[in-house]
Amino acid sequence: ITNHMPTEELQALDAAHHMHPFTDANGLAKKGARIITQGKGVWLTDSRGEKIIDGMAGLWCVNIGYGRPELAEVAARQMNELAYYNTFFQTSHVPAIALAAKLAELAPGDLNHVFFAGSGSEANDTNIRLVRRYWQVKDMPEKRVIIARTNGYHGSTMGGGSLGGMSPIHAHGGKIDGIVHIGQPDWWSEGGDMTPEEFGLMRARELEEKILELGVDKVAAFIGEPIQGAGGVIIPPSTYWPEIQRIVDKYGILLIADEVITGFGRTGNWFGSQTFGIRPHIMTIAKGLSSGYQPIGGSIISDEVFNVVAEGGELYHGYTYSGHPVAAAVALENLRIIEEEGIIDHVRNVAHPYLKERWDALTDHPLVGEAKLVGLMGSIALTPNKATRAKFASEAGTVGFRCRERCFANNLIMRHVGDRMIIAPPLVIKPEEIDILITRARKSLDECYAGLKEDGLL
Ligand SMILES: Cc1ncc(COP(=O)(O)O)c(CNc2cccc(C(=O)O)c2)c1O
Repeated sequence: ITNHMPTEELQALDAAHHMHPFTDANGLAKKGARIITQGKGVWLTDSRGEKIIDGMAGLWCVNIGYGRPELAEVAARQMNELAYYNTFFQTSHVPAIALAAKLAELAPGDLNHVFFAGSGSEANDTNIRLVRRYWQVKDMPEKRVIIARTNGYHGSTMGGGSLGGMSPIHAHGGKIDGIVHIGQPDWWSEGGDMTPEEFGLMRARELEEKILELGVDKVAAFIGEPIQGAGGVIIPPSTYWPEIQRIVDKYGILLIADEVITGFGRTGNWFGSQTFGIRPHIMTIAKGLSSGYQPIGGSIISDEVFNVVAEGGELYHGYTYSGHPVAAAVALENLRIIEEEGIIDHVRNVAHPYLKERWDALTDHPLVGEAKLVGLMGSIALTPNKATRAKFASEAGTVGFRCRERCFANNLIMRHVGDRMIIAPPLVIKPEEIDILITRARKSLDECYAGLKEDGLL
């Protein structure tokens, strides 16, 4: 089985043996998966030779772009030298040490300790156990509830999936105890007649209400994405995070910033916490940490949380691949490239301004009610009525799905979440590539609009 096999044969074998994540298997089997064979920069090639511009950087993760040989070389060298060893038995190795030290240097404030995992979900599972252990060592074992947001996304493990606030995920397999959700700062869909600023304050104050309802002696932590990603790139009103921070400080609960998407340059700084002035005790990282070239995640932990947990002796937690040497070595090389090639400056000074002008201009399209962009993660809200921010008559997500299908047909990858379209391209995207992305996005919106008209949905 190789890239050169006929696509139909690859699709048949895929359908026969490969169970896909978040996929309707029978639907895909009828259609056949699109087989991606190569990547270079912001471009993907599929098995039929089509050139696709990847507006989603894989899954929000390929920050330095595809096809950088330096990472393959580092992986091969490390694999030949020490392909694997663990850090359980009082042992360590240079890749884990060097990556942890680099992350401590890059992370803001006193976030100086790193617990590694193989994914963002696993890192959030670590965080659940960490914050509960922290209060246990401080002799407050009852302080174990974690407050999160509706429509937040924190992964697919039982812990990560429970921290997430997506009820369809909870419906498939359940939710663990001790996790509660408050409203999300999604002004477009839920702000009604309030100004964004008023709405942001209201949503943030739900945290104080929930703490008082539960009792501050029961609440261990609050977790939030600086910008909700999988929830639809929900950029909170300016009043939201300062109020969250005030409440966290007032009641002395721990703050976890989930930076799996917003980390490593995505918002125009190393971390989203810096963009929004958030002071977390723990940051969840993955995705852009390695630009997806190797599976790796982790938790960057403050001195204070680390020292308290360390007082308690051994923490009974860890994964076989925690700090995997090849993944760590590749992640370190990824960070070197981000730093030495000034990729975050490129986001802030070139790509974001160039894209923002063209992204905002999409609001002149009849379907587009709102366009938002922070760094290189953005969304447009599709609506039949911009003034009232109305939802479509068709089931939520139908219009988004149809628009996404047009994008794919036009060899542009964009994500839809409900009736919102999302972009998060590789951070190295150039102005001329942004022009191509916008041209294909506009064409897809026009085709989607025409289709809705033809089908009497608009
Ligand atoms: C904020 C956040 N936290 C944790 C995770 C879990 O990471 P892992 O997947 O590595 O376990 C994520 C992952 N986010 C994610 C993963 C897969 C698909 C999509 C999508 O938007 O389609 C988003 C995420 O976005």
